[in-house]
Amino acid sequence: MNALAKLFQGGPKKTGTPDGLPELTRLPAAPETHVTIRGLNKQFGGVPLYQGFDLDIPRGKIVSIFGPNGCGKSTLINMIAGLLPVDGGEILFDGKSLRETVIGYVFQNYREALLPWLSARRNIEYPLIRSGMKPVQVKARVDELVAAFDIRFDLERHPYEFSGGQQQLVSIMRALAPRPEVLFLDEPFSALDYEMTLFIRDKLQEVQLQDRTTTLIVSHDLEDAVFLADRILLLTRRPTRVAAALNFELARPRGPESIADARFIEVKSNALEIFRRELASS
Ligand SMILES: Nc1ncnc2c1ncn2[C@@H]1O[C@H](COP(=O)(O)OP(=O)(O)OP(=O)(O)O)[C@@H](O)[C@H]1O
Repeated sequence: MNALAKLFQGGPKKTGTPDGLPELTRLPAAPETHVTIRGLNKQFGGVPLYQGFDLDIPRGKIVSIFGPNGCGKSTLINMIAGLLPVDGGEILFDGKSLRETVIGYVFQNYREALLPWLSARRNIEYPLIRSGMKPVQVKARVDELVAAFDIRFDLERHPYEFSGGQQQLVSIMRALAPRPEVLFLDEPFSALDYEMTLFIRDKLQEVQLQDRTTTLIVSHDLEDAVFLADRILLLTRRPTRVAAALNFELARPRGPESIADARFIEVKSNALEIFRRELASS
């Protein structure tokens, strides 16, 4: 089953108290934690990638994940999002399992992420219809997203008729449509031009400011990683650990001028130093 099919499998999500879940036995979660990861293990071909990995992801914040090539950034969010099985450990969302949690996922490769036989509007509606939402509510939610993202192109057209940036926008709107508790973005800007990246960054911030969705974003680009983040997680080489978690509290919305702000420059340079030290030590 491919990642897209996995994301939409299972129909309406269950809600209620989790049953049969093991109690957390390791570190207690920090206050305001939304996602708690304890004792995560993952290996590929017998080589460990994550070994007893613990992490607390704060509620309502944007957390960027940055680290050396191949350290397991995508693997981490794919395990949290349930697209990849874990070998061991526990991941809970406010104490609930993934099955009881609404998530949204934005793939790096938007061309394979959208369903090509559906119009853009139908793509955005897809998770809402699968969750059993009534047509009138589905329309209202899509109209709300169209307004929030200031969409001026015709959503009745099919994805292949759009530019890459427009397709990625549709993909983000689809991920946000069911009002996810946690939003995952894997390198969402890597295939976009700079103008589109700026536009999507702005809109994502506006929507996140309003909805306060816990957001995890994987980035290859340190400037991107810092720009959007409330917290930057710097990962080590494998077996992967968190080398440092840097908070970045610059007010939002952040615009192009934020890149020249002394606090931005300081956090970026701290992150770079930790990253370089990490590379040198391995
Ligand atoms: N399905 C798989 N089978 C075997 N090895 C895998 C698989 N998926 C990932 N890996 C390996 O696990 C490691 C981590 O991969 P992952 O894509 O998560 O890293 P990343 O930090 O996101 O990489 P990049 O910076 O290149 O995007 C890599 O060495 C990769 O080759």
